[in-house]
Amino acid sequence: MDYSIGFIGGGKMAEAIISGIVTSNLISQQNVFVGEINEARQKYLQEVYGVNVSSDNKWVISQADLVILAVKPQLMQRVVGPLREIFSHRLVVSIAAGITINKLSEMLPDKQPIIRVMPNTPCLIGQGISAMAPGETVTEEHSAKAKTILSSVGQVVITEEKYLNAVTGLSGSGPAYVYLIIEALADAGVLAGLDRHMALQLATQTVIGSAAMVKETGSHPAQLKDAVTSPGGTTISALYSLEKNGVRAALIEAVITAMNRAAELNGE
Ligand SMILES: NC(=O)C1=CN([C@@H]2O[C@H](COP(=O)(O)OP(=O)(O)OC[C@H]3O[C@@H](n4cnc5c(N)ncnc54)[C@H](O)[C@@H]3O)[C@@H](O)[C@H]2O)C=CC1
Ligand SMILES: O=C(O)[C@@H]1CCC=N1
Repeated sequence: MDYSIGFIGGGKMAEAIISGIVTSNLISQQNVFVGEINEARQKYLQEVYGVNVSSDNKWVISQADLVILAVKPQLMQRVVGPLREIFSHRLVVSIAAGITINKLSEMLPDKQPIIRVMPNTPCLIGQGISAMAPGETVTEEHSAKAKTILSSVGQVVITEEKYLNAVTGLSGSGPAYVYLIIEALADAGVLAGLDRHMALQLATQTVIGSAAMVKETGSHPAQLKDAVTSPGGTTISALYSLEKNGVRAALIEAVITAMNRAAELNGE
């Protein structure tokens, strides 16, 4: 692609996107500019991805056609406020949890095109999923550009902004829930006498294989679950234990709690 991209904040989520776009050759390294204040982080991003890194956010924006805001939500106002005049016509993409397009518009010049996106860290290996919600002054061309970038690091869904906090609770934070489940499954294997390495391999591939079954067969998860569950067998006794311990409700509550927390972040 013949355009340049800037990141304000070069942390974990920015890295996941940078890695994806550089690996997929969508945008060459010399056209990626990262504004980052932490020196160790600057060095790391330069060495690992060969991108341009600077502590001067104004310079980064001036070099970019499209700017991704990737600092913590709580810092957004403080970081973006002083950069207000530099953005000019550029498309601004915010990946911050909770911060609304309305709130971002107050920080930016009038009619600034803004797209709010919720990605997740598997973008690092091209297996992410991002939901994007375009603001009012965003053109078809802007949306297409953002979608191309996000598609280079995983799947993309387009939705209304009112759903982005729900997306945050589900797929934005979701990888952490899955890692917790993988870790717990492996711990159970270790408790039952398996060695750690093998237990982790069994747990990880079980999650990968099961997710791929849902995706590739198109069957409802309940139908796939039933196929594992023999009458009077092992699985049904485990499922009974999971239901007794409220795992289903715990996961539902986790997503809703994260969604509500995203809404709170807009006011902090
Ligand atoms: N980590 C995740 O899984 C996801 C994070 N997000 C969003 O991405 C954003 C970044 O999150 P993470 O990457 O996890 O956080 P992080 O803490 O790893 O990255 C933020 C980076 O911004 C840098 N920074 C702070 N002040 C700065 C300034 N004035 N100028 C330039 N750089 C500055 C920090 O040094 C840090 O490297 C957040 O708004 C978060 O809500 C969205 C989806 C998933
Ligand atoms: O924990 C957070 O606030 C960020 C947003 C989604 C995933 N990580």
